[in-house]
Amino acid sequence: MCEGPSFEHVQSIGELLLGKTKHRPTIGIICGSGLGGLADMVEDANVVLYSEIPSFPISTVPGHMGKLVFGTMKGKQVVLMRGRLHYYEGYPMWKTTIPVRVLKACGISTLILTNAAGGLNSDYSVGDIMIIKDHIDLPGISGECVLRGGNDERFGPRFLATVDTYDKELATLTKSIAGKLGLSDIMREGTYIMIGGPTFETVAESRLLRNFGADAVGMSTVPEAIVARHMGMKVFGLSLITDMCSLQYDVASATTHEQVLAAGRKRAKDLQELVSNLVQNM
Ligand SMILES: Nc1nc2ncn(CCNC(CO)CO)c2c(=O)[nH]1
Repeated sequence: MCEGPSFEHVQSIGELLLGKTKHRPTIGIICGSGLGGLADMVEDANVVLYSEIPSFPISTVPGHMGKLVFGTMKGKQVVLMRGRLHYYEGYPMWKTTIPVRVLKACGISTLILTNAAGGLNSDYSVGDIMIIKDHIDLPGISGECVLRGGNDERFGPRFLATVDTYDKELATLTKSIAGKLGLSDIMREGTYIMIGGPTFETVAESRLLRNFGADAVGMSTVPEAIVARHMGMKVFGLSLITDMCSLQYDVASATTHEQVLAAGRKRAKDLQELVSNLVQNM
């Protein structure tokens, strides 16, 4: 059998984690770069470090702590991932999504994905929040699909339909909540494209990605969304636009990770309000 996730191993990690907390989460939330403050909204928290979990990959990126936070958020049982795994860290694509499979084994049925992303759509501004309506899995369509390799039908089907990956009802609910929070002016809805990273895009690459129809670009999220759908979960995603990609040579500016984290800190409170109210109303 080709390398890939072991159903028995994932189930055993899930059982181990549930033995470390009294909580039984139904909603999982993955915190993007600099967006870990969401975990501060978890009440009655039980924290499990990735280093405490056998064979769990370790996040190596600044702004991505490696811990799971079980608890309640606005009365709902949740588990947050502070620190996601990225393909650019050198993990096989399937391994970057082991945490998603483990959260399913812990009982979640809905996965909320947050990320920091670069704006490709010139109507966007830094600080906007984009509801992910669809994605373009650039690594996936060029041969590095997260479901490549052996498939265990106990996880999900060999050939997955991804036409309906992102939940429309949660998108509608989020727009309504954003209106009540006075955030409508910064809300967008568009297509997220994943690049492998870790380099930020060239001008020519940004132009190519925009011409593909993408509104925002990042280096994560898509494999997690696919794996969550593979296991029959509901999926919803939000991108915080942390910088605008350079589409013209004369105004090109070099994006930095520090800039990404700083933009995350500036919008963190609004994103926390939005996500926690979404959880409350789900
Ligand atoms: N132009 C641009 N802006 C971005 N802001 C966040 N990301 C997602 C990648 N985040 C990395 C580096 O910050 C950390 O995972 C990107 C990106 O890929 N491109």
